[in-house]
Amino acid sequence: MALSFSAKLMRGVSRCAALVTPKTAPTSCRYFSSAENSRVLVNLNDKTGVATMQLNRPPVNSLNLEVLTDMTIALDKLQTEKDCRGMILTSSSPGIFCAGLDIMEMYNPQEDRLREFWRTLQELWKMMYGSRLATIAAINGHSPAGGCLLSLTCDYRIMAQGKFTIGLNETLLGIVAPFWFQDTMVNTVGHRETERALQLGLLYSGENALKVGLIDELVSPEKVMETAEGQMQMWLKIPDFARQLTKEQLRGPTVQKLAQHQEADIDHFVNFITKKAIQKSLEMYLNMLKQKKK
Ligand SMILES: CC/C=C\C/C=C\C/C=C\C=C\CC(=O)SCCNC(=O)CCNC(=O)[C@H](O)C(C)(C)COP(=O)(O)OP(=O)(O)OC[C@H]1O[C@@H](n2cnc3c(N)ncnc32)[C@H](O)[C@@H]1OP(=O)(O)O
Repeated sequence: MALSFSAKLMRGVSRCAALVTPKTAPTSCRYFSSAENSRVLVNLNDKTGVATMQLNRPPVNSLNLEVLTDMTIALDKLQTEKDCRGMILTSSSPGIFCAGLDIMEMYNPQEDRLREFWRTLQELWKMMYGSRLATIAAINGHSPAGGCLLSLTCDYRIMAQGKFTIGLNETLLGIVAPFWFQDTMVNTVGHRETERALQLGLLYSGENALKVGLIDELVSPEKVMETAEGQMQMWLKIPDFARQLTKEQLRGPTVQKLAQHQEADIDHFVNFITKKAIQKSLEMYLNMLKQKKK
């Protein structure tokens, strides 16, 4: 019998539930996952109640089924820690926050895995967007497509200055950002800017992202984490209950919309991605990425 998503989550939690506290760690800092080969590195500072989640899948932190699953498990675990109040999402590879979804999950896919991949992304998005935690994205590098989406699920975005770009560029790959990607963008930058950005597949410079409100702050790369930590202190001055209910009122309807159409969205995604023309577009885009190096 197929396991429900939550059953799979519980299975995953029990597999990686042990908290590892390396001898060298400060006593206030608990490591949920610190092994260098973990795809997601998570630690919780018991003193501040702030967790840090680092994407750790070099070279570009592209999101495959395993990374999405690990993130979902880690977030679920943090949210059940009653003393955890905030989370900073960042990357262990300065220069790349996240290259978005792993295109290899969508290119010549096996249908079962493709379905599970999309469902896991949906679940992660719902958890992140509706999280009881105050969440801040410390965007320390490029953040296209799914990378931009992840940052948009946070309550506040700080990006590193430099040549990095951010945006929902799906149309450049010949694919279409689904309604819940669009909703997240509309809720952040408004309808008109979303129309322009998504149709053109705009990748914004940090300066332009700041102008349209896609990010909240643009700071030098070495200041990204300390700015995130400083900003988090402000968010945590607000009583959790009031902040969480306010967030729920503002974001709940958007989360509910996906929850109500989740199965149809999976069918739609699978039908769309497996079309010959879409596979051709993905192939051309992958070739373009490889050619770029030569
Ligand atoms: C009607 C609608 C109905 C339903 C909805 C239907 C469809 C919606 C479906 C999907 C939505 C998808 C959202 C996405 O996230 S798609 C992914 C988009 N991502 C990108 O466009 C980013 C591509 N990557 C880059 O631009 C660059 O890699 C970079 C700027 C992030 C980093 O540049 P670098 O120069 O530092 O690194 P590279 O040399 O380019 O890359 C190294 C290595 O990694 C490979 N790679 C890069 N990105 C990805 C990726 N997203 N997935 C898989 N692989 C990736 C790249 O090819 C290189 O590989 P090799 O070393 O050459 O093997």
